[in-house]
Amino acid sequence: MDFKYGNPTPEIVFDAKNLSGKPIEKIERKIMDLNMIFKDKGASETMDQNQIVYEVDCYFPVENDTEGGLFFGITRIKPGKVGDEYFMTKGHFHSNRDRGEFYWGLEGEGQLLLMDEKRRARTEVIKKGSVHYIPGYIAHRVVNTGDTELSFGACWPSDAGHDYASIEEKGFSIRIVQKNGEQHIIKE
Ligand SMILES: O=P(O)(O)OC[C@H]1O[C@H](O)[C@H](O)[C@@H](O)[C@@H]1O
Ligand SMILES: [Fe+2]
Repeated sequence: MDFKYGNPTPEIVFDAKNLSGKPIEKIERKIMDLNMIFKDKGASETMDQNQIVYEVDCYFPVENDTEGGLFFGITRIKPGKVGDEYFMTKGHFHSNRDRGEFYWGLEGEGQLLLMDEKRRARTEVIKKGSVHYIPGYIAHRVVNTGDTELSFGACWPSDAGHDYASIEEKGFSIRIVQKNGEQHIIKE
């Protein structure tokens, strides 16, 4: 039996914000990477293109696309807005559509947007202690509606893959914006 992946976890530590240790890969998403997802393109173009919107610490214990494997991550979304729309993740369907995922809230507060392939959407409040099962065939995006950093954990199958293209083309059918200091859901 191959125990290659049997015991690496003691090298890894996580808290409410970070995943650290030798095998952790860090991903940064800046305004320049996200211009296409926000409604107000004019507003995003005038912002500092190097401003970080969110960071992901990932633990990939097996190769991408391994059947039966799992990946683990912590995402931190900064507080902020592009125009009146809150900072959010790119959002994606899984390339292998039937693959599910868990998200759980660690710190801060926001909304998890969920949308099926018929573009029917709903939201769940994500905050410290919340647990979210995202079934297969459901696109998912997290929006930081608070004025502090929002962090959440995630665990997903290593053969799920990310389909960003569908979201870049058509977006989600709902957006979360701030109006008169309050969050509002708007339909596209
Ligand atoms: O991939 P995004 O839509 O930008 O979301 C950011 C990240 O959030 C979670 O950690 C997911 O499980 C990751 O797979 C994803 O990469
Ligand atoms: Fe996912």
